[in-house]
Amino acid sequence: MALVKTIGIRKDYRLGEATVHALRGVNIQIDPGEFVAVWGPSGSGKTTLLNLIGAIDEPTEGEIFLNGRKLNALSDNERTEVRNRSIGFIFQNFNLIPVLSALENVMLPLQISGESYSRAKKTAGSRLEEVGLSRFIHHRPDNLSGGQSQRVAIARALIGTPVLVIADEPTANLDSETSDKIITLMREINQKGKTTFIFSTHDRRLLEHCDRLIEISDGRISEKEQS
Ligand SMILES: Nc1ncnc2c1ncn2[C@@H]1O[C@H](COP(=O)(O)OP(=O)(O)OP(=O)(O)O)[C@@H](O)[C@H]1O
Repeated sequence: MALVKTIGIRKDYRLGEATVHALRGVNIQIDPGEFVAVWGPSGSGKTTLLNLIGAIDEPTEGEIFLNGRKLNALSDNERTEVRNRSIGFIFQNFNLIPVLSALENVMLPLQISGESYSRAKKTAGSRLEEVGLSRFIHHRPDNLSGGQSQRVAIARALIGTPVLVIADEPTANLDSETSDKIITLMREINQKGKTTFIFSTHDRRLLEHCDRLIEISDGRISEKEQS
């Protein structure tokens, strides 16, 4: 069964008197364990698509299934639960909490879902070790480089053992060498744990790392298999 399936999704935004057609009938399917890039120019609909798959927003039309469960049919509370239990998010601005250490940032989702302090600390420590940051667990975000901050965000995204990680332009604020390292790290995690990743980018160089490319242009997609 597909992990993600969208059927004819359309998303319109109202902008004053105008309507922006951000997605114009998108059908995609992503299987468990895939490492998929969504590539397209600025304004093509990448963030809109990822927000719909991540149950952050709802489509104007069409259906979205995650693990066979129809997201449109869920209440707000149920959608929040799906997000918390099944999906890890990585953002271009890292979205770390500045007053918390790396360790505390990674622990937070577990603590919110009721895990004890000591278990959350242990799990977060292991995740930070996996992303190569054992020596930096007590650093706050303003004492970390961009690449290190994104590693913390990756550790945080993985903390609840999600089935799907959604990364919206995870390398947009990183130099090209660091971008390569971040995508390589995500790829290693994908291959080791079979976690499914979808990441968006407008950087063509990063496409060589993915299994499959979903190309989006003006709210429509044309898929291209990577060799
Ligand atoms: N909240 C909103 N209200 C109105 N229009 C929006 C909103 N969000 C996105 N749009 C518009 O929808 C279209 C798709 O935007 P989206 O952010 O999904 O594209 P993107 O490919 O992620 O772009 P970028 O690479 O610049 O982030 C654009 O025309 C954008 O201006």
